[in-house]
Amino acid sequence: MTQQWSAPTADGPVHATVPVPGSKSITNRALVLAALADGPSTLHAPLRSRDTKLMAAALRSLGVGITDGPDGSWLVTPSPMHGPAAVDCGLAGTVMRFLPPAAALAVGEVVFDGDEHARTRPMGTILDALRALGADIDGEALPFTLHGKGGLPGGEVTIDASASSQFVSGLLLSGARYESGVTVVHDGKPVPSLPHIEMTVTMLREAGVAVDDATPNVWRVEPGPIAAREYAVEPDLSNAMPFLAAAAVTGGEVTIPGWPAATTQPGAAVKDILERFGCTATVDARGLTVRGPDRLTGVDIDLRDESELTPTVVALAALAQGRTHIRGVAHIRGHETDRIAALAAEVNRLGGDATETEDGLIITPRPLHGGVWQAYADHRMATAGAIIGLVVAGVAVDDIGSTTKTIPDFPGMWAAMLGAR
Ligand SMILES: O=C(O)C1=C[C@@H](OP(=O)(O)O)[C@@H](O)[C@H](O)C1
Ligand SMILES: C=C(OP(=O)(O)O)C(=O)O
Repeated sequence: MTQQWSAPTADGPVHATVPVPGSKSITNRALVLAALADGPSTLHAPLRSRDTKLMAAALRSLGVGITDGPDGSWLVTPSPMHGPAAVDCGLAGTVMRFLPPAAALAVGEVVFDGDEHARTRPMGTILDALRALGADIDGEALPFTLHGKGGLPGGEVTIDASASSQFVSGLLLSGARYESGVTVVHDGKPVPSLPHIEMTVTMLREAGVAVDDATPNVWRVEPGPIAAREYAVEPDLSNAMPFLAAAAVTGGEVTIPGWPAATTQPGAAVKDILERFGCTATVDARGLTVRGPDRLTGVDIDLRDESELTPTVVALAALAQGRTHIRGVAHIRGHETDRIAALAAEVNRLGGDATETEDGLIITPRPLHGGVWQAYADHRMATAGAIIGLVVAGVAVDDIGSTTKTIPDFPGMWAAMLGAR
């Protein structure tokens, strides 16, 4: 059941320090790599939210040992994977795209399904790729059934990854365990969210896997063991953005502690993006501190590389002075919902002026009024509504529970941030 939530308005500039939970993208990659590794691994400070708990549950159902360490860590003990198993992908792109390539190494039948919205997310590309690499799968989208044979020949496959970088990442993460490794060749419009593929490549190399990514749009993973490791999960920089946006839209100051000096997370771009909107941003020993200006200025911005930030950028744009043009994110129509359509509809519902383009949105600020902001079961739609609600009275978000996808307690964190003035 969905839970409507009255977004609190800020009674002045927001001043707070907000520790954010671990990265979804790093946690779910680490879980898969640890499950396929040559010994037990530990994930320190993993994200424990719906997406990562679903990944852990799915791996457990295939026979992998995942237990809680005393300090919130996860201890992962690999074991030969087997069915029968039923995997609930929820609405998690990382589960539905990263797990089938791993489950192809299992013996037995594995049935995959997910939320209603998940059944419409693009999956055909990765299922066809796995079939080309030797897997036996019935279906083109969720739900589908994989008949595991205990291994996969692997080899070279050409795919069109323009709908999601996760097709590439999924194949690379398990590819070292295929008999011939894997070579993924992309042929199509540009691959979105490329830094997320670089994150995959980096984490594979850190686990001792040989990866050649020297040629654009070609990735080669050599067959071989994946080393067991200690994983230190960084804070989720994309999930930091709504809290930093609270400083941006109220002229306040928010610090995110533990901001990594170097990272593969595309969310690192939030610093530059907020500066372009007119904020000042500093990284020092305290973390990343963002100070909001008197008035945000609209931006012309290509978000192809960090497309998951689009809903938050739209919330800022709706409250800025001057037009914002967001480009390069056509594929986010296949994210948790059609985000281009959803963002335009919700900004306009509150009296704003947002127009869909083929690959993004144009937002012309107008005074907004209260109303019920629909989240479409999408965590980042929900947090975008919360940002607007800070400065527009009477905004409610229809499904704040959707935020548990990647943040265990968003309403609690938001309240603590506002209480800290
Ligand atoms: O690999 C990952 O962890 C992700 C890749 C991106 O997906 P797309 O390439 O589908 O945008 C990103 O938007 C998503 O939130 C997480
Ligand atoms: C696109 C996103 O998620 P997913 O991993 O489900 O694709 C997101 O978190 O913005």
